[in-house]
Amino acid sequence: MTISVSKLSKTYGAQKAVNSISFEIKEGEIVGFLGPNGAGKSSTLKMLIGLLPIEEGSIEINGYKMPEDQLKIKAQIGFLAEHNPMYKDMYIREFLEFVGSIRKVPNLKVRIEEVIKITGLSSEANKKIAELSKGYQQRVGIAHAIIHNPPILILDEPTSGLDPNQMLEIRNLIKQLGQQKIILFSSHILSEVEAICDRVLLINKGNLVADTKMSEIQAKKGGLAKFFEEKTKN
Ligand SMILES: Nc1ncnc2c1ncn2[C@@H]1O[C@H](COP(=O)(O)OP(=O)(O)OP(=O)(O)O)[C@@H](O)[C@H]1O
Repeated sequence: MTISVSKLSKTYGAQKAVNSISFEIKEGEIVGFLGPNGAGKSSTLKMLIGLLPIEEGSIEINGYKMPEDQLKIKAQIGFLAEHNPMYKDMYIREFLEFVGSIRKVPNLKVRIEEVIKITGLSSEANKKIAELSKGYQQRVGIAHAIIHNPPILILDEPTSGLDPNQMLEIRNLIKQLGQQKIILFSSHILSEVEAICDRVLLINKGNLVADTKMSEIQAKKGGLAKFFEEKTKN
């Protein structure tokens, strides 16, 4: 399983939001996608999941190409949006049944119980989504993202707005899922990226300014915070 992005670009009007970025991610990696506000992270992630058309460059996932093989690519990816849209009046199982049937997941009832267990939702499983804390709602978002058991998980700001305990729990869940899946996630929380990631992709003003192993960053004085500051000061 490999994600290959080559010379990917996106322009809005006169603004180059993503400027010819290239990277590869291989099986077993948890990769943090970082950058200041407006750097081009969401635009890149949206192109990866087929929500935004590619303007220039290419995206290949396990040999499948965007946009020709979009349906096959979509089957390989689970996505958690930053403002996770959910039907909050639904019960958890009802919601997972709804999204799983859209994905045509085989043995859906069994899979629903599996994802409830994996995401640590068992104790809350009989509640409506609206009745859950933000952290548990985020778990439902992750359960939704993995219902079809995709080998790749893309998470946009998965812990934003969570309290420190919930953040830690979601962080542990991401780490656990990363044992079997490629995970690419964007975050503004550097301590979290430092705790979870094997590697960092850093984007600034649409340009990829670093693609560096976390162990290398941590060996430098000032760690990720200093690294981020230096790479994004222009
Ligand atoms: N639909 C759009 N029309 C015009 N400009 C856009 C559009 N979407 C994004 N942009 C601009 O493109 C640039 C990159 O935006 P993008 O949302 O990809 O950045 P980001 O790194 O995800 O930012 P944030 O961390 O704030 O979410 C920004 O300057 C943004 O204003």
